[in-house]
Amino acid sequence: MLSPLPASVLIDPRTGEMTGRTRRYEKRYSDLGGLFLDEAAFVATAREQGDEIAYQVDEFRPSDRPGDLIFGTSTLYPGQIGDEFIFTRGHIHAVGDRPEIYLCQSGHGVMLMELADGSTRAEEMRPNSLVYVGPHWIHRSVNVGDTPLVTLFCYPADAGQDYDIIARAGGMRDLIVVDGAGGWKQVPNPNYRPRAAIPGAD
Ligand SMILES: O=P(O)(O)OC[C@H]1O[C@](O)(CO)[C@@H](O)[C@@H]1O
Ligand SMILES: [Fe+2]
Repeated sequence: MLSPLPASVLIDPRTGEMTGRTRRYEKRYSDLGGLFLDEAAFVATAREQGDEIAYQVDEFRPSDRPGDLIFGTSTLYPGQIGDEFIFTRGHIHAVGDRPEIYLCQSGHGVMLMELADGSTRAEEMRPNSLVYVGPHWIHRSVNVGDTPLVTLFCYPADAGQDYDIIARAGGMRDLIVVDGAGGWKQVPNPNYRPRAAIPGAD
């Protein structure tokens, strides 16, 4: 099998636009149902802004083969649903031991991470902060600022994504919410069900 050719792309750190990408996909507010604690606030937002893009991903995917790397940018627009800051769906890699790095290009965010046993870490992201998401960590980006949060990501090409691990636990263990003083805080999610208590949980 032929190896992918070397490649280079150009990234706009403010918008996340990656010239030379192999794919772009967009998630609209209407795609994010069931993810936020305040369902009434979500329904109201989706009614008004359902067609608006919540985040978009530009990626460069040379192949899906082990040993290769997928990289790209994610641009998460600012917003709140009730007290919660807007976030990406979040996932664990389908091949669970595959890690990922995120390098913040612009904006202000939090990388919220969680292990299947409920251990949690939240790492703040500012331009040039780099977050290493170790193997087996569920991860979700949260925009806690008022400008787009642009991150550059890179992960093994055979990693894949499992989105269901969050849904099965009623969400992530913690929420990132407004603190009432212009910042953010991390609070427990009242809907979270520890995975050990879920029949068949990993
Ligand atoms: O895949 P999600 O959880 O919707 O979030 C998108 C982000 O995660 C990635 O899938 C990378 O793991 C990127 O495409 C992007 O940073
Ligand atoms: Fe990932």
